Amino acid sequence: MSRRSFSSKFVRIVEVGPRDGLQNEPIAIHVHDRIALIERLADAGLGVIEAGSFVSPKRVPQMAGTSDVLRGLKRRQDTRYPVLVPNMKGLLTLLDGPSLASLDEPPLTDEIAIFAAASESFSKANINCSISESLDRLAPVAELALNRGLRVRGYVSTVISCSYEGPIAPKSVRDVAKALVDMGCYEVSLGDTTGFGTPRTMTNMLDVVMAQVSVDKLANHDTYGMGIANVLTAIEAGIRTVDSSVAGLGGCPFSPGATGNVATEDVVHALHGIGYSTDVDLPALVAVGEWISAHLGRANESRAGRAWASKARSLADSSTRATS
Ligand SMILES: CC(C)(COP(=O)([O-])OP(=O)([O-])OC[C@H]1O[C@@H](n2cnc3c(N)ncnc32)[C@H](O)[C@@H]1OP(=O)([O-])[O-])[C@@H](O)C(=O)NCCC(=O)NCCSC(=O)C[C@@](C)(O)CC(=O)[O-]
Repeated sequence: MSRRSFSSKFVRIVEVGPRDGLQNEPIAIHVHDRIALIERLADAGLGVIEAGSFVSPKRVPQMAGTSDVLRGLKRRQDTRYPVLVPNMKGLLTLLDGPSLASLDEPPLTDEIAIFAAASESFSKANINCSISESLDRLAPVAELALNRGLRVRGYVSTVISCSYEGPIAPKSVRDVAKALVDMGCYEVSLGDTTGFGTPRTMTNMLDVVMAQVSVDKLANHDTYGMGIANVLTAIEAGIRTVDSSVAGLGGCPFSPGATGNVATEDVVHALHGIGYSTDVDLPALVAVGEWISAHLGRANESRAGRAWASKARSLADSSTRATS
């Protein structure tokens, strides 16, 4: 039986911190540190880690050097490292990567994520084209990627609301999600980019989308605020893949006010607490969240991460006192 069936108690986490997280940091972090973050996350049990993106470095300088990140990674056999690709130029850059060393080398990664939006204004702000232009642009990208043996994942942004347009009609989300599945995406991640979603608006949207797109092809990608409540709503609706970001890093630079992501530590803590498994070692993940937050000089936005770290420090202090 598939691990993702409705009754499954396994939830697959897609860790987006090294991409969605770092793309929103005020300064770009070094390729070595991006690699260290990805490798630490893999060691903590995350089986799918978005490693970067092949977008315009003028628009998102933080993601420049993604080829170097992919080349430098010590890969684990049990981990996948998808990258975001916006257009044919991005895909060709990815596919050309290995030819620098040898034509016989496999592509730098075996999975890409293509992305579109349910809001016209956000589409224009994010990728400089309308929704229908973006779908026309993505179809040959998906086709070539599939022909080259890559897995293709899709994203729909602004599934609940848009910073520019306000509420988004669920049928717009449904149409874009269906178009991405028809292009060959094995899964489409529904992104509440602004974080305005609540369990009620999430349920309304899912009802409409799930009437056309089967639940085993959907994932939940939530920005902030009501993140955990919305994740649990999606799990109740049968979704078994959740996108989240270590320490709550990130958001989208082209969605004003989208200041963070639901934290992976919070998602794992909540899911384990209600009887789901994720393969993630929570204390190890908490340590990664503390490390990257300190490294970036920012607060750790994960409530569970802060609480677990603080408890571990108190226990260590009391055992030091007891032995001294
Ligand atoms: C989509 C484009 C590329 C279109 O950008 P454009 O300006 O429409 O493209 P263009 O074809 O007119 O080219 C303009 C320049 O960009 C270059 N260019 C063109 N394509 C590429 C490429 N792939 N890689 C590198 N360079 C590229 C191209 O070569 C040219 O360079 P110039 O001649 O001016 O020197 C641009 O608007 C862009 O990069 N936007 C940034 C999109 C982005 O990364 N957004 C954040 C990620 S999405 C997100 O976070 C949401 C998500 C997925 O997490 C889900 C959710 O939470 O909602």
